[in-house]
Amino acid sequence: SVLAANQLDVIMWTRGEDQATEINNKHTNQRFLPDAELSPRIQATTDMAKAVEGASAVLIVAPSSAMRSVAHQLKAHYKPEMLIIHATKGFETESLNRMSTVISEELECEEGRVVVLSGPSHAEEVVKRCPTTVVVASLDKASAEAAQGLFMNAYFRVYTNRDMIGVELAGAFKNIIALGAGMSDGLNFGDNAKAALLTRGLAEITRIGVEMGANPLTFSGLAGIGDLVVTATSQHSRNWRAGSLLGKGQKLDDVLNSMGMVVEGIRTTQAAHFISQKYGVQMPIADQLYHVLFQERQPRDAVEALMGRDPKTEMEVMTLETWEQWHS
Ligand SMILES: NC(=O)C1=CN([C@@H]2O[C@H](COP(=O)(O)OP(=O)(O)OC[C@H]3O[C@@H](n4cnc5c(N)ncnc54)[C@H](O)[C@@H]3O)[C@@H](O)[C@H]2O)C=CC1
Ligand SMILES: O=C(CO)COP(=O)(O)O
Repeated sequence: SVLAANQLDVIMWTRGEDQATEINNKHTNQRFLPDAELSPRIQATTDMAKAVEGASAVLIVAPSSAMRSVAHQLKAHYKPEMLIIHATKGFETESLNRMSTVISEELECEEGRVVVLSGPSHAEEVVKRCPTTVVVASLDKASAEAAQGLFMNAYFRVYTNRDMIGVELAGAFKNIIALGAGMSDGLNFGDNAKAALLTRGLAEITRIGVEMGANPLTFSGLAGIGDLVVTATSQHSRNWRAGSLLGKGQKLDDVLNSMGMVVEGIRTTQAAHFISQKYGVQMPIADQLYHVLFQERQPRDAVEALMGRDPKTEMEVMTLETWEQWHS
């Protein structure tokens, strides 16, 4: 919708013929974005070749679980001059790879050809042209600036960031904390508990992010605290909603069936469990969520375990100076 508002012709690839017909004829997408009016500049097709033929830019926003298969299908139509942008927030759970790695592997292109777009941006509000700010990051400055030029407009402000790793990691990991915040709300634990989860959650995802090569400051930016706040507090957030239902005592399968849309934080919690072991970095909140989601621990017991941890100092995160030394 943002690209169409910028007078660009947009062709969406969908898997369902009915969905393509609805978008083309009624300019709506009731199943995924109810009540939104889409621009007639947005056309849809189930034929990926038609969707990307002659495209100067391709935006991939498949759920993380489908990213490899979608990128694999794109390979047959990919041209090196295409700008590849993705807005998916998650990991490949088998390899623990970031999305840009999965895409570049499948397209057999340099990771620098890929741009990530992230930040606090629920689709329900963007489509209504509510003021929104996001960040685009790439290893290649010119690619990030090209993406910025495509999306930027009066209601959609786009910043660039050099730290692609940090932007991807922050966007993925914040969903775990948003799930936890929802769970806390579902348990009626109040505002103190939620503030604690967001703050210590940010410390936790920054700690692992830095170990994986991210700039700690990225976690204070739009992809970090910005997206964490929106995902942990917005009525639109699927991760918050799923967490809240779990906190109220619903079973994971029932929650997922009732959502009907992807809840990335579930798979990301699973990935974080292995990432934390791989890097030898403690992720206490993610670890407790892992037990609740996959090992039937009661949410109340998880909170008790978090509150009963050994006494700690608050600031353990690497400083920007150390990060720069480490990367030089
Ligand atoms: N909805 C939002 O406001 C935002 C979503 N995101 C991210 O975008 C990604 C996608 O989320 P949504 O579009 O919201 O999810 P959704 O559940 O609303 O839609 C997912 C879409 O992917 C399609 N899909 C599912 N499996 C597929 C497969 N195997 N192959 C091809 N297509 C498949 C579905 O048919 C559907 O059209 C997630 O990583 C999410 O974190 C990022 C920013 C905002
Ligand atoms: O990342 C998002 C908004 O920026 C979407 O969050 P949810 O998947 O929780 O709705």
